[in-house]
Amino acid sequence: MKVMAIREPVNHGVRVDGYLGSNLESFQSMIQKNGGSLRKPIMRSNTGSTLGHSPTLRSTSSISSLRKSFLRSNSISTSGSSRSASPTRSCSSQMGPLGQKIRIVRSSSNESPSRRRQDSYAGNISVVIRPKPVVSAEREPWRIENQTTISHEEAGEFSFDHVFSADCGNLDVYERTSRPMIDKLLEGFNATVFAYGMTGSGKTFTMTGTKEEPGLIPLSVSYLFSKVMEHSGGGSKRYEVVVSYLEIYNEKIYDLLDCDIDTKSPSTPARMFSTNKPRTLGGPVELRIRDDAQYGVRIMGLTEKVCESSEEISRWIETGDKNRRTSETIYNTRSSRSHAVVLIRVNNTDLSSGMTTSTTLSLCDLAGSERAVSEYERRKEGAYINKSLLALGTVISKLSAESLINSGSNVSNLTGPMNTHIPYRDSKLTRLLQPALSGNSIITTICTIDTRSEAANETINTMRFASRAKNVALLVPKRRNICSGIDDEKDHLIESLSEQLEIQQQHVARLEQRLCAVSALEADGNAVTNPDMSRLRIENQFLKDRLNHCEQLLNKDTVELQDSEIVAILDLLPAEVGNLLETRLQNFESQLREYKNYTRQLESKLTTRSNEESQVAFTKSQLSCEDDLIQIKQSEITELRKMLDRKDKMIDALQSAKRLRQRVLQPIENKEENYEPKRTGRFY
Ligand SMILES: Nc1ncnc2c1ncn2[C@@H]1O[C@H](COP(=O)(O)OP(=O)(O)OP(=O)(O)O)[C@@H](O)[C@H]1O
Repeated sequence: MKVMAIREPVNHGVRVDGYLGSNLESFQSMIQKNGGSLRKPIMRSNTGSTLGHSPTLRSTSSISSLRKSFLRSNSISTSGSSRSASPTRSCSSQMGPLGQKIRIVRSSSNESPSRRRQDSYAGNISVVIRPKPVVSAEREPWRIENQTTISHEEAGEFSFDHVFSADCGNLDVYERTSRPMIDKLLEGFNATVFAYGMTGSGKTFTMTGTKEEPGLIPLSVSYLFSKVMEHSGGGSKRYEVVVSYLEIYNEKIYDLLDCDIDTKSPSTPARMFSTNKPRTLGGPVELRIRDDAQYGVRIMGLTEKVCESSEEISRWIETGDKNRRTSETIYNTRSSRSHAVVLIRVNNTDLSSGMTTSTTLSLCDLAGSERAVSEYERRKEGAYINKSLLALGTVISKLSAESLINSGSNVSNLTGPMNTHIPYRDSKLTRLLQPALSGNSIITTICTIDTRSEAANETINTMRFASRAKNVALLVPKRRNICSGIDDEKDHLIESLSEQLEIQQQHVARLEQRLCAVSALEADGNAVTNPDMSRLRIENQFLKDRLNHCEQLLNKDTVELQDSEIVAILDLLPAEVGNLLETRLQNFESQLREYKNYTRQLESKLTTRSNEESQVAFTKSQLSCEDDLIQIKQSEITELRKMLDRKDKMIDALQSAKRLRQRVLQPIENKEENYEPKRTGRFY
């Protein structure tokens, strides 16, 4: 086996001259060069894996208001009425992964300091075109105009972030696409690279490559580990790299690493699935995809392998590659019949604070679109592939349209979907890519094309897809620091409490609305049903009765006393009895005064209410008068209209009578005109 040298170029992390051995030797030498392996391997239990997207997924239904507000506060302003006012942002320009201008957006001062620290990446999906080299005497309809433009003799020009020449190598593609994404990954962003194109156009060649020409996945793994070594060199940080590998075959998700193999062994048998999981008869078990508050989506039960070195991760990926389903098609002797996704999660722990940031690199090799074929199994696979690619196309197209509208209306509305329904649930592929496409990952799309005229239609379709993808705007928040699992729990708790709070607030708002409606009804003169008023009336009556009774008593006593010459008796009575009577009398009088006052108050209240009632009644009667008036007027108008109608008819009748008269009179007049009196001599 030929081992090629690895050297550190000035501009690149790791450059591989020639090929990467079977990748292992090169990786090994690189690791040695960087100071040995990372740590002893830790095998993780299969607790479910995620596509590495931050908790700030805005279009997943299960995301709470808390997360939404967090996302908004991360400078994401939202379009339409549902979007809250965007906080002020400060932007600075930087060069993006593909050399394009991007904005680093800093949060406003009205956010908490921890949130303010979190920068966001604002930019579009990066799109590059990679034509497959063709050996053909035939004239090709496609022409690469320059590094960003490609044209078709009929379809016209298409511009992208980069258009590679057909003779470029995987290393060139990697340097422009995947490598800058890894830099972003280590800065704290999720990163997604996916290859899209018709069958046989070179997706797998680009992503996986060959022994002679390793693709983006092995090159990325190599670079990632070199950077991890570099970063952890100071001893202040610890990195953990975890790999998962899955495929979507016929709309079902399968784990490509769920097998009993010894990755240290050079010969890895394909599809030796482990027996410790329930599975369908004779085949691998289908994995379920679930919404996840923290990660957007989670693939339940997906194997996660903690890897110490790039060689170890490469072995796992090679194993997954062998497990991936391929078949021969017209265009490709080893066509991938599934979408394959390699997930590499980097857990970066700051040893001084104990805080961990988790970011994920998702490398996707999609199955290629193709025309219908005769073989049943291939046709069925093709139908699933086309369906999911169509779903991806629709999602991209909707996101693109929305981004264009947003960018047209307001720069700050650079946030992706809010108003439009994005049909992520139409396929497993779009479900899986949902968090990334919703703005939780920087995305680069490599569109591979076949420039031969026989593939023109498919290639034009790829170009259209690529053009739409290029328009999709992303605003990706940096991943938050988490402090072990406690923060997860806290997040969940806060989330559930926020949801509860939101429900309660909605409940209170509904009750308040009802209360307002009831008060409005009461104020609308509906006094008969006013319990307050009725109560006052009863109370008033009761007090009036008591007052009368007291007055009667007092008068009676007074009269009786006067009648029996009370003054004289009082003089005769002992002073104590006189005083007692006097006090009782005074008490009676003061009670009477109180009752009188209270009655006056009640009466004034009653008068006010009655006035209000009569006011309302008056308004009502006025309204009804007006209604009557309107009705009278309307009937008058109707009457007038009828009269007008009659008059019109009369005029018509008169006119026709006139015409008739004229017709009758005309011959007589004519006769009279022609009539010459006989001149006889008698008259002269
Ligand atoms: N840029 C390239 N340079 C050299 N060979 C290439 C290139 N692109 C593709 N090929 C060759 O073309 C053939 C088909 O490529 P590949 O399997 O990568 O296509 P694909 O797009 O993944 O197809 P499918 O969707 O059917 O899986 C392979 O033999 C591959 O080696």
